[in-house]
Amino acid sequence: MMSKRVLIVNKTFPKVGLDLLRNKLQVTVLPYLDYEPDMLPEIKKNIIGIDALIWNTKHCLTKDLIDLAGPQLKAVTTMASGVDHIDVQELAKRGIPLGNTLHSLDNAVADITVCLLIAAARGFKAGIREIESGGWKFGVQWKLGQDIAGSTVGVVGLGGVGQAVVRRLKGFDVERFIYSGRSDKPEAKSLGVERVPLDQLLKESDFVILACPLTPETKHLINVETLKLMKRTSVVINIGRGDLINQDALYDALKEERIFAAGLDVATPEPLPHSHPLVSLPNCCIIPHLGSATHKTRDAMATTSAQNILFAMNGEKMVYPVY
Ligand SMILES: O=C(O)[C@H](O)CO
Repeated sequence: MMSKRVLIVNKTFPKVGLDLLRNKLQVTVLPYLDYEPDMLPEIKKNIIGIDALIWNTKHCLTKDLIDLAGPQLKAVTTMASGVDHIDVQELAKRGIPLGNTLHSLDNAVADITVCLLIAAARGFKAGIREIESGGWKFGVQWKLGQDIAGSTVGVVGLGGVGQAVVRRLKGFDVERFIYSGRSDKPEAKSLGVERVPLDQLLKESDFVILACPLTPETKHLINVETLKLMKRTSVVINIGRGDLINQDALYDALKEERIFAAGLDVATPEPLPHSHPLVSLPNCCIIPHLGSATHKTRDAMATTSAQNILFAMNGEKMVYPVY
């Protein structure tokens, strides 16, 4: 296998993953980051003739790039759970195994979800702004937020992250957990989560947590119409992908206080320009895609993606195959 070549698209790929790969494959690390203008031209130059790809970039792995790589391409993995930036059908059609790092990041992303939920529900952003502008007041009716105890929490997408969020929130005396998604989740019963249609979830939830993948079906799942179903007091949290939400519609709903608040770890585009209207809103708490950003989790993700490649190159099943 030592003659085979893997291309890692991202200069910050963790050492633990590199060490695993360097034992077995010739490794090229593209010395660029997504926002550097040379990234895409360098991908195009370096992808030619490659046997395996670690696609750790927001650029899309398109049919054209797969063609450019050539027919010897035998394995592709992301260092993420989302594969919305990959032409999955094209890889599947060609029988090229595709992997992701699915459950390596469940706990870290669930932690961030709970942080955002509390931050949005309790008005951290508005409060911090008041401190920074010298406007800190006090009064029994000042900056009142929403309680988690006694609430209904609706999770859209009860995968690994959604389940880890429910496990955490159980300690907060939530009254009822509901979820919606493509299929029944066997884990739901033991977690005490009831499956309901999306419309019902949006109507009944105090907290709506988006933890599903971005697909053509889930794009703009939160939009002008679905926002109308939500309670005035509800809080929406997005830890999936920015495009799960129509951001113009969200802006209007938050500005007009038709819902209480939003907590976003993801946005469209990323990085979100600081001049974006959502950034101006005191009830929209945005953090810069920190979900899986911990030392241990990023190392685990690098290990999983390296293993995905090594297993596939050996003709074995990837750790987390996408199909
Ligand atoms: O898709 C994922 O895994 C995350 O968004 C990466 O942080």
